[in-house]
Amino acid sequence: MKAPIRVAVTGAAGQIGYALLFRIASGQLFGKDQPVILHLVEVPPVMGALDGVEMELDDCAFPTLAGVVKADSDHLEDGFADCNFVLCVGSVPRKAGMERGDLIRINGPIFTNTGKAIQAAAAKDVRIVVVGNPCNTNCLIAMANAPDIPRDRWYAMMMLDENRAVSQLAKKSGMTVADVKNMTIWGNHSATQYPDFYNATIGGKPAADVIGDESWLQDTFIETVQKRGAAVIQARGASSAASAANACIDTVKNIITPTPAGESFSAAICSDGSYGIDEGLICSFPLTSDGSNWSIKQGVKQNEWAQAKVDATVAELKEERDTVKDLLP
Ligand SMILES: NC(=O)C1=CN([C@@H]2O[C@H](COP(=O)(O)OP(=O)(O)OC[C@H]3O[C@@H](n4cnc5c(N)ncnc54)[C@H](O)[C@@H]3O)[C@@H](O)[C@H]2O)C=CC1
Ligand SMILES: O=C([O-])CC(=O)C(=O)O
Repeated sequence: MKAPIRVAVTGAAGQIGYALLFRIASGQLFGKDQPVILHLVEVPPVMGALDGVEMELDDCAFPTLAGVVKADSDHLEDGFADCNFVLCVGSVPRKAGMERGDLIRINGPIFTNTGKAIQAAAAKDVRIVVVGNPCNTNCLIAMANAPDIPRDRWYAMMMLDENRAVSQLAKKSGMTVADVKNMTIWGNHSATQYPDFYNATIGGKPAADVIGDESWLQDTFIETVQKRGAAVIQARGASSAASAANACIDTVKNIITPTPAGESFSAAICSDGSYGIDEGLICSFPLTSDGSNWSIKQGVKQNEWAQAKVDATVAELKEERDTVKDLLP
């Protein structure tokens, strides 16, 4: 029997939490032979609802669920104790008419204590995925407040953007989602993100050749992906939850699974200065994993039009960093 993996989920009784926990507990993330102990973290007024979530987890009788720990956000160290993964979902979602960056002064402060508590209590091999928005800058805040944790353990989620882009390309080309590869999102999880269709392939051929409509790619495709979160909020009256939970599962799977040769996945990690992007920014790149550590895929070329898109999203990340400089020790 394998030793259990401990996974903390903050905001565990929220929309995304509810869509995420049951998939992790059922073995869909780490496998059917890997026991998991879930650490559920919520704000004090929501602990009653969290009891209900725990009851439902019990009622699923998942063989892979080896335990549940609950903690409130006044006792974060209990919540993160010995955790191998911390999935930071807990935060306020935006409403219609807002940009994700508008949440920065509401949600940013949550991540100072989160970083400190992860450093104090989590397992030595901890890896952290930040989902709560604006996720890149929240990740930066948590990382800066946990200086003893190696910087390559921090991720902000970009996989929902990548999945959205893959799906749009598959639909437009009449091919399957499995045919679309290397659909990198560069930069910020915001309306400035750059979905890099020029370097994506469909059925092994350049996506732009297969689609054969560059103006659709440059305008409609990019805007659809950049504004998809807002479109879901408009339609559903609440932000993406099941697809966000799915993207969180995909992110962790991409981190712990060696990336197939020639492929890559998108996540925002602490820039090492690759592609001239400021060292220390939490920026999305094309990544590969060896099953435990990531590398930034090198040698990806951008034309002048695409480079301007990358520059714009990186500029926004720098502005966000400046906005929260009081939260960065
Ligand atoms: N990176 C991405 O691709 C995506 C990010 N998001 C973001 O994820 C976040 C969560 O979204 P939802 O689950 O829909 O929101 P929700 O409001 O349904 O759930 C959030 C939960 O977090 C809890 N919470 C708030 N502050 C907390 C704290 N300090 N510690 C622990 N828990 C806390 C709340 O009590 C609530 O139960 C939002 O910021 C949203 O914008 C959503 C979709 C995609
Ligand atoms: O758009 C939002 O506010 C929620 C989110 O991050 C997404 O759906 O990508």
